[in-house]
Amino acid sequence: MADAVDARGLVRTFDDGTGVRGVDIRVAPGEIHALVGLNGAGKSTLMRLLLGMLKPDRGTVAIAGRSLEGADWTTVGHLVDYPLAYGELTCRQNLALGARLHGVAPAAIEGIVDAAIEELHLGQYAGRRAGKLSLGNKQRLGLASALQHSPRFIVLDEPTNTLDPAGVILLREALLRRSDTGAGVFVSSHHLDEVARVADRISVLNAGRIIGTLDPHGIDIERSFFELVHSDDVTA
Ligand SMILES: Nc1ncnc2c1ncn2[C@@H]1O[C@H](COP(=O)(O)OP(=O)(O)OP(=O)(O)O)[C@@H](O)[C@H]1O
Repeated sequence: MADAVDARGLVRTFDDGTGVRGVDIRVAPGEIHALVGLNGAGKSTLMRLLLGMLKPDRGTVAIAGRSLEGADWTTVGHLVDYPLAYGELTCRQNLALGARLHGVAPAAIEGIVDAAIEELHLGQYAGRRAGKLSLGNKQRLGLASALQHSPRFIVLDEPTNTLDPAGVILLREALLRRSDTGAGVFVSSHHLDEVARVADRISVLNAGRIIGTLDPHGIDIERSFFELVHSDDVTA
């Protein structure tokens, strides 16, 4: 089976010289692959390149074996930058719209939306306008929308931002459920302990390059992270 994503030689630099500077990334079906790095390392840029939100200067991206132009976007779920929700629509209406945009058959939408509301514990907010939600609940809504259509490739940029501890656990369980059924997950985070709980593989991005991996079962993952980054900075 083709990788959920297979990106090779990705380069995208900005005027100030920062960006992504030659990255290979693969996410296998059923794998949770985490990306960690300091602020400005290029994590969001890499995720945007994988999703075709940004054009690379060089390199290729294949989703489930198909180029970005030919990819089946109904099988992709993502939350990058900020949760996309229409403030005037309720949670339920936003989710129904998201499901439609992801190609869910009309007859299946109500059931899928109910399940998404249940999974992210959004029940008491289902009828509330998205514009009136707290930041954390808006994030839950964005995650529900990214995950509800059972995508085979999931990209989440710092998804635990603004989530409370209960939301972090709900997200963890949701991602493990998706990977158990064969979805490939690519997720960035600053929370090394949280990442270590779910990830099969952790890649470290520094100054736009992958400089190594961390063992999710390692004893002092934070220390290993800083050692890797420091030695890369010194070499550079
Ligand atoms: N559209 C853009 N135009 C110019 N520079 C950009 C653009 N997008 C990102 N950058 C720059 O690229 C670098 C990497 O940014 P990016 O947002 O990818 O980092 P990050 O690892 O996601 O950081 P953080 O952890 O703070 O979210 C930064 O120096 C940023 O200013």
